[in-house]
Amino acid sequence: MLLDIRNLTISRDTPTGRVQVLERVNLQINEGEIHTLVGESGSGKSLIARAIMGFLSSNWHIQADRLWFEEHDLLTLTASQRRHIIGVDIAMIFQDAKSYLDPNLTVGEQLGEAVLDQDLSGRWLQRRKQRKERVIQLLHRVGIKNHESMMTSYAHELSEGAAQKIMIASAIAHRPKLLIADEPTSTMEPATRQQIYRLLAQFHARYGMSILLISQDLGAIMKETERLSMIYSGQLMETGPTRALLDKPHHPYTEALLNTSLYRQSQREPRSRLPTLAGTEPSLQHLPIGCRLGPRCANARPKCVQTPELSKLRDRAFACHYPLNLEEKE
Ligand SMILES: Nc1ncnc2c1ncn2[C@@H]1O[C@H](COP(=O)(O)OP(=O)(O)OP(=O)(O)O)[C@@H](O)[C@H]1O
Repeated sequence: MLLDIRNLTISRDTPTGRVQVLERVNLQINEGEIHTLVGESGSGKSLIARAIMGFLSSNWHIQADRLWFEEHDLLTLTASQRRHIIGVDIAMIFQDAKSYLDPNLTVGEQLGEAVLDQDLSGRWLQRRKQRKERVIQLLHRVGIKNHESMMTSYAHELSEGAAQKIMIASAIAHRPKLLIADEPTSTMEPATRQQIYRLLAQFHARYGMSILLISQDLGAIMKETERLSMIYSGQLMETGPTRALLDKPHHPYTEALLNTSLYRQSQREPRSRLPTLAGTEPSLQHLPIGCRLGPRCANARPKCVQTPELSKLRDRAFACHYPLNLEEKE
C-alpha cells in the first residue's frame, strides 16, 4: 500500500469551541492506482490533501490512527525526511496553476529549478546543458512542442491550460510515486480538461505513477479512475471500485450525487431537468449530530443521529445504517 490513512480527524478552534471539520476519514491508495475523491465544495477534500503534504497551519489539529506513505509516518517526519518525501515522492498540482507559478521567473527557469541535481552529472557547463535538455524533454512530455518560446514565457503570458501543463511538468520532474491533483481542471473548457486527463493517464500508464484526483463532480472524473471515495461534510460516506460504486451505490449520498451529476444525464429523457440534492452542506457551526448527511438524506431515520461505523463488504466500504442495493447476495 502506498498511502494508508485511518481515522484521520482534523479539527479547528472556532469562537463556539473546537470543531471536527474532518471526522475519522479513511483513505487507502494502492501502488499504481488512480483514486478519485469526490465531494461538494467545502466537504474537506483539500484538507485531506493538505494533511498529506503537511501544509496545514498550526491552528488546525490533526489526529490519526495512521497517516502513512509507504513505511513513513507522515505525522512524525523529521524536516529532512519531509524534504525528501514531499515534492519528490509526493507531488501536488492545484486548481489555479497560474497563481502557484513564480511570476518573476520564466518557464525555463522554473522548470530548471525543478530538475533534480542527481539527474545531472559532469562539470558546471555540462550540467547546465543537461538541465536545459531535461527541461525541453519535460515540456515535450506534457505536449508542448514550441519549447523555445515557452521557455522564455512568464506565468501571466500563459493560458490556464498551458499553466496547468507547466505545473504538471514541474511535478513530474521528480518522478513522484504519488501525484495529488486538486481539481486541476475545474475552470477549464471540457476539451482542455480532457487533454490534461489524457496527460495524467499517460504518466500513470508509462511510469506507474499513482494519482489521487480531487473532484467536485462525478461527471468530471477521469475515466481511468479505479477507485472512488465519496466524502460529505468531512465524513467518508462510501469507497470502492469505480464501476461497482457507480452501478450499485450502497450510500444514499453516492446515489444522490449520481442523480445530480452529468454522469447519468445521458440515461435521461433529453428534456428532463437535472434534479439537485435538496438543501445545502451544513456550516461548521451547525454540523448535524451523527451522520452529517441526515438533514438532506431521503432515507434518514431516527437512528441516523448515531454516527454509522464504516461497514466493509469485500473491496467496498460504506458508512450508512440503511444502505442501498444490498438485497441480492453479493
Ligand atoms: N483557512 C481556513 N480557515 C477556516 N476554515 C477553513 C479554511 N480552509 C478550509 N476551511 C473549512 O474547512 C472545510 C473543508 O474545506 P476544504 O477546502 O477542505 O473543502 P473542499 O472539499 O476542498 O472544497 P472545494 O471543493 O471548494 O475546494 C470547509 O468548511 C472550509 O470552510
